[in-house]
Amino acid sequence: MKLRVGVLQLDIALGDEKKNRENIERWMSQTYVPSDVPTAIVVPELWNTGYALERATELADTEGKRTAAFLGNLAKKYGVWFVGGSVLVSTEEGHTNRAQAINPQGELVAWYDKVHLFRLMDEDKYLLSGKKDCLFDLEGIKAGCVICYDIRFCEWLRTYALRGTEVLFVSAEWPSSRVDHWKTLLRARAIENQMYVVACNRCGTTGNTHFAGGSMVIGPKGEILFEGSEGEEAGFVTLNLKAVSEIRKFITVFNDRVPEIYDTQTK
Ligand SMILES: O=C(O)CCC(=O)C(=O)O
Repeated sequence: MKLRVGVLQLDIALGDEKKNRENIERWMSQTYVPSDVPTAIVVPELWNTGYALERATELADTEGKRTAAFLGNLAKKYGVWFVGGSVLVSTEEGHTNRAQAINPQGELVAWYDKVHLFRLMDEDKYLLSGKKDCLFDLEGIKAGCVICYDIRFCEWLRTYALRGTEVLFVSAEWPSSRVDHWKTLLRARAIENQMYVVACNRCGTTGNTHFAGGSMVIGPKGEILFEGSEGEEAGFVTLNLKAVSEIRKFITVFNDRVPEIYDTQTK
């Protein structure tokens, strides 16, 4: 089974959804989509508004419907999946940072509210954290998605791997000042969980914060298949899912875990 993945590493205009949509449309108009391999496109975290969290009431998308319709139309037009790429959403309980998975028929297949809120960006003041993971079937491939700061929590991503995830999608707004953490953590998550990691970061500057770009596609043995530069760009890689089952058979970490001991050490 093969999957072509594309990371759209884009800049984000703060609070300007129209401009950010036009940018995605422009990049998609230049995207080649093969007919023999399914394609999944990832866009950055909070791509519609950036971190304009103090304007959440004005800017948030009600239940993510506006975004699902926008990405759904693009998915149908180009025959691709959109995975991740979170937006600011309003729900009955409050605001969340939500990623969506949309299939080439334009249907919303799954969604994920960021579980680990990032205090340095005041997410805990404005947002509610998600309460569940996001695993879904992508053309027969076990896929999952998380958002940015979530990658620091190896125990969270381990639960994805234990449930069979083969390709993990990550959307982020990760600053340049910690880009070495970004690259190291993504690679570690791929190696320890023996899965593909497809990670899209934003680039550009908002206020005093510069964002690193450096989007990554990493194989299940930790091999770097794509590494973005600092500016806007689209990177494409074709993944061969056989690599996941092969490494899982060769180094049998999932059979060799001893969880009953781990539990006793934390009590
Ligand atoms: O963990 C980090 O250093 C960056 C996280 C982040 O920027 C975010 O979750 O938005």
